[in-house]
Amino acid sequence: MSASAAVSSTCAAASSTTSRRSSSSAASRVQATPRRSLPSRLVASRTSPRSPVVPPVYATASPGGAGGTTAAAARKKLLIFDAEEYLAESLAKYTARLSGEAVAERGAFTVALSGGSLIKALRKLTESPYLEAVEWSKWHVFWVDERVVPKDHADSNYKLAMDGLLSKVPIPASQIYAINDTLSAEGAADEYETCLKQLVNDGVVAISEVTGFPKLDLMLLGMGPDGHVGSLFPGHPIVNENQKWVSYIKDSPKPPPERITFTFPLVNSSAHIALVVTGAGKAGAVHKAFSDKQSSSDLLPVEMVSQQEGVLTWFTDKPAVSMLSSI
Ligand SMILES: O=C1O[C@H](COP(=O)(O)O)[C@@H](O)[C@H](O)[C@H]1O
Repeated sequence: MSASAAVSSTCAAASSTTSRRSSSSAASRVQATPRRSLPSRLVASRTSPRSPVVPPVYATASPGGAGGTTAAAARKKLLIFDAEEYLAESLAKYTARLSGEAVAERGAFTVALSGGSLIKALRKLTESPYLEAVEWSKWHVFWVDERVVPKDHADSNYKLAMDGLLSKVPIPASQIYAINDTLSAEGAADEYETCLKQLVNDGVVAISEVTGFPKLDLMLLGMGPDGHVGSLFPGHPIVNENQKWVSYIKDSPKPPPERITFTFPLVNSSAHIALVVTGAGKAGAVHKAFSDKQSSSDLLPVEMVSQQEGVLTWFTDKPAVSMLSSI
């Protein structure tokens, strides 16, 4: 299946489809600081699922520093892999497991993709055994954020995902919800939120009883070197949006400037969030995310990823955690 062969829905098309069914890099703002010790409750290992020496890395972590002995902390995990290859294998297994659980429970799997390095990290899903075993026909795919450019533009997160993942797996095109690239940023964000509302009405997307926002089964996040997630950038007022499900910016510090993005209330209502962070360029932001907080006023966006229910799992490699000294 080629990318061009797959015709995906815009949000507008998604609404009619569901009716039918009726049934770089911004300059880092994180200063390089000396390696620091992790809180003692963080249990870490340096190995990988394929390590001949020791079992997989499973660390119980509390991003955000102090106060991590609560139930909330128990729902946050840090996985550290010796190599990105092992991370990719584990991420595929994790995603396939969550897909299977959601399909068994609700008959559908709702998943949101970010752009950037995440897509390459998902590559193992296009290979055996996942290619055959995953119930792709039950997937409903959204974008955490998207650049307001044509879908065939080099900056398009849709194009990135289509080329690297979606064109290689048999997800019905009508269940791939691209933004409407003919609209302004504001119009595209509004339409995407309308699309989500339609899918909530149709019973495809669940609603969190805790927050009242949509509860996707899996939110797949990357993180920029400046600690941004989706298109939620440090210091931008959009990080404080607490009403809208989907919003937009026209002044992104990382090009291209116009983007739409899920807001924090929506991100944080997900049943599962995977934060996929690799490379030494992210070490400063990871260091800050795992440091003790003096106040909540200077939080990086990545530090604002926090569910009231649900599980947050960090998938990292050794360079990304290289400033955490106790691992
Ligand atoms: O601009 C973006 O950047 C982030 C991070 O990208 P990465 O290549 O550093 O992993 C990405 O998660 C987001 O979706 C994208 O629009």
